[in-house]
Amino acid sequence: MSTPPAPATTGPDEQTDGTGRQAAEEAQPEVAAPRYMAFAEEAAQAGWTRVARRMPALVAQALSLGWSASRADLIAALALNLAMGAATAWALVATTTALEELFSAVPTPDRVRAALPSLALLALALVVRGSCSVLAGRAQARLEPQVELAAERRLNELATGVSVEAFDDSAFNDAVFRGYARGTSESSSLVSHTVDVLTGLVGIIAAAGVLGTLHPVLIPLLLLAMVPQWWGSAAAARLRYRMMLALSEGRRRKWMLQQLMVSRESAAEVRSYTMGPHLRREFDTVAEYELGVHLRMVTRMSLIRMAGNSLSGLVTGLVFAALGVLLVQGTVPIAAAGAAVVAIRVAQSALASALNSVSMVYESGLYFGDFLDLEELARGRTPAPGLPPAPEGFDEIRVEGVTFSYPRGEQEDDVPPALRDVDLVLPRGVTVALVGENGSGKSTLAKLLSGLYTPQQGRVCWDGTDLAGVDGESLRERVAVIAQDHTHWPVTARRNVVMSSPDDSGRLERAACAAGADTVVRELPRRWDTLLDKRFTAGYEPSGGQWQRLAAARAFYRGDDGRATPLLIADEPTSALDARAEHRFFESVHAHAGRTGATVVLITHRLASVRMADHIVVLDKGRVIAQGTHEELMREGGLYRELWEIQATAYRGIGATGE
Ligand SMILES: Nc1ncnc2c1ncn2[C@@H]1O[C@H](COP(=O)(O)OP(=O)(O)OP(=O)(O)O)[C@@H](O)[C@H]1O
Repeated sequence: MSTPPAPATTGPDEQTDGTGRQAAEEAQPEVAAPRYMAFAEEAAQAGWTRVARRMPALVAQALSLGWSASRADLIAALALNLAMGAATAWALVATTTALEELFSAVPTPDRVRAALPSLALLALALVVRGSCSVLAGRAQARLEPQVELAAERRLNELATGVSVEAFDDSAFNDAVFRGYARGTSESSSLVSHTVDVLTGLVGIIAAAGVLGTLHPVLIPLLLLAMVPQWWGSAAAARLRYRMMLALSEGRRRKWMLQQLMVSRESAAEVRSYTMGPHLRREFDTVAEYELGVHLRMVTRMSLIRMAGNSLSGLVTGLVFAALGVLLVQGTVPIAAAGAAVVAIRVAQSALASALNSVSMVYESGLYFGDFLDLEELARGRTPAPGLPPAPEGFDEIRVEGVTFSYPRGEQEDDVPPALRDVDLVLPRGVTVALVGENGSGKSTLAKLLSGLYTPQQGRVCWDGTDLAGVDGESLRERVAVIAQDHTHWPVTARRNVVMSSPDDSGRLERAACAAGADTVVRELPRRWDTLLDKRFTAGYEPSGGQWQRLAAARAFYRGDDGRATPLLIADEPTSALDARAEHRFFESVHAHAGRTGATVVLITHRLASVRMADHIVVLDKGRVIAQGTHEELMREGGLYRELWEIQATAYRGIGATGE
């Protein structure tokens, strides 16, 4: 667990670099992630020039997102907002006309009568404006979830389409976190706030247009009245960015702590190691820091608003005084002055909402930028389409001069490759065991053989075909894998075995029997239809060994697809099995290989099981250091014999009675 961040005694502005980053790095080194905070720094530096520069691109992105999610709703939202602007202008013109009639030099009843048509038009304009506003709100409210869903779908497509290697890259994982955390939800906010900006602008243009037609001198007065509003909104927006920056790292930390407290996976260890109070304490420290920043910001925000409102009141008073002078001078008639008062109020409120929306568009744009970053990163990690399908099978697999490294972080240049200059030949129909100490590269080699990874140097070929040049999906369909870290799928037992293949009861029973999963399923309350996840009603939790049998059944099911899947890879398939189940499993593997003619690649630390393999490959620090049959390797001496003797001695030392 990390050292919690020290409770803040200063606001984000007062911290060393004004961003809170230095404080975060000192307080919680392992979660201080400069990459993650990069966007928040940008936000902190954001001035209106930067916002204005980015605005066209953001608006274009928002419109294209909205367009792809629902054209009809986007067009409706924009058209109705324009109609609202037109209705505003119409209402202002009707107000002016009504005022002209009301201030004309005729008896009062005549004035009122003359003003009635304009008042009726004003009422109609307000009704139209109100209806347009409601309908525009409806279109926007319909658009938002559709945009969010489109973004979520895109993200799911990206996440499942990238090569597995992407998940070993910290930059990609970071991008996935940020994309899922806020990128998708902010896509709808981006669209919605963009429409709000347009609404505000239309309102201002309507007011300015009407004022311009009344008298040109009213336009500068309108601009003057809007200055304090501009200042207040800009200052509030900057403050909000700073708060977002100061809190972003803490929020991520709080989220992680909450996951530890509520997730089923960590529930047992949280209790065994009495981590509850520690986690709560750390959560409180981060939360109090966050609360402190928040409360300070609320106060400062209120002060800014107060200053903005006072200034706005003063300037509005000045503008009205100037209007009075113009009235006295006879520059503007009284009706125009009255309409100008209404128009200035309309423009001020439209400006406030437009500016607020501009800052929201910018803020959403930053988060949506995370989504775009992820899209770009994923594009570079998605296998090229249109490659030819993998061969149906092979006479031999050749591994030629293969060197492979996992993606490395910034400070990991000196990490040695997981595999170095590996040369191997795996003929069809043989059982090959990979042996070696922890970290020697066995699983990595298995992943290269199954087409999950591609080597940086060298080739893995099925006969003459380099696997790097074939369609990955078609290749993986021809390989059955029992993974070392197999997934406990939270679905029914049947789906856990069948996975994405067609459901076939005969095939299911054969696979279950071969893996010893038949006895597991017999004990389940609803047999194959039992949900294997305790978090849901009627869910059942298999034991570690039972899960492993189901994982093995999964591979046998895949391998029994009628096309004779040519390769079965079993990585530590019996680590959780009892002795009887282990014995039965190896018999099944041999029977499966005999029946289908598949090549079996077996990884296990239990050398008694390795002995039965046709060929044994010994790995050490990513290199193949020996290979041959059990007898050959024993004669040769070396690591294999050493490991064998350690295990044999342990058994030999125990007599038949176990003493
Ligand atoms: N996803 C990964 N990202 C980065 N490095 C990895 C990854 N998986 C494995 N490694 C590294 O590659 C090396 C070989 O690991 P590998 O899992 O292939 O060993 P192994 O022989 O299967 O070990 P074990 O017997 O413990 O299962 C190790 O140094 C390991 O730290």
